[in-house]
Amino acid sequence: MSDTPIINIQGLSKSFATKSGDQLQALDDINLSIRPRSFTCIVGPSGCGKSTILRIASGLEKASLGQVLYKGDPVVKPGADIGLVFQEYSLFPWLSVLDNVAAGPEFAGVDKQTRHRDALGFLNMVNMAEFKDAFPHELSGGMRQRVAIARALANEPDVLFMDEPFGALDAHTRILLQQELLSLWEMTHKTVVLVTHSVDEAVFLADEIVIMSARPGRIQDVLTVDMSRPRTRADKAFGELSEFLLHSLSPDRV
Ligand SMILES: Nc1ncnc2c1ncn2[C@@H]1O[C@H](COP(=O)(O)OP(=O)(O)OP(=O)(O)O)[C@@H](O)[C@H]1O
Repeated sequence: MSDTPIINIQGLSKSFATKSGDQLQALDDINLSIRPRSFTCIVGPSGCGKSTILRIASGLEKASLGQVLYKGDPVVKPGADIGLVFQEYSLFPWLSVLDNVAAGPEFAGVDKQTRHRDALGFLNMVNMAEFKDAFPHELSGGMRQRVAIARALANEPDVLFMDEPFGALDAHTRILLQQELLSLWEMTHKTVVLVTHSVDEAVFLADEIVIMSARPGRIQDVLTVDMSRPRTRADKAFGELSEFLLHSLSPDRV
């Protein structure tokens, strides 16, 4: 894997104005390098700014201080290089599954035949091709999230930002989708940055785990996960790393 970062977060701080006129500091001096094709998970207590990092790094939100570089250039607005998958299935309810996946390419001017053919290919990758004519309300949560992933991939991004993508799913579906995501990642060579509340999910998925501390969000630690894949939850090393992370995230730690 190349060591030249694809994403470089430099001195990133973010404050929001509150209704009472005060400033709420969400992020304080975040510095982070993401290697191409790596799988990074960000964990931390609720409200520590995990989503805000993804929103700024994808150009949806502005930094108060510092910057995010994508392949050396500052990110200033959302672009096709970075695909987004959020917890709430952001599908268009009025479009079929196929047209949802083809929506980005349609916006980019790709002709109907090509975008439908490509969309079907991405639906195949997430095992959803047979539901191509269904509408979002006809799908389970896990199925909708598979479509959301296919839709993000259809824009052919280099990077996928995923914000609690499996947070709303039952435990069994969640584990299934984690395995599918890993296969996709191995197949497509995307760089993935995934925010999760789940220590177990981070240990199962990540090459690197970024541990954040409570607001204002700071990076407390970055761990390299030195376990081969596929990882088994019953392994001693899996349990030990999970324990370590839980301890690191414990509010009574300090
Ligand atoms: N647009 C906004 N306006 C005002 N405050 C905001 C805004 N977006 C986020 N915040 C605040 O910034 C802090 C960080 O929010 P963020 O959603 O990034 O945290 P998080 O770590 O992703 O939380 P969670 O794990 O609960 O999803 C929170 O205190 C939140 O209330």
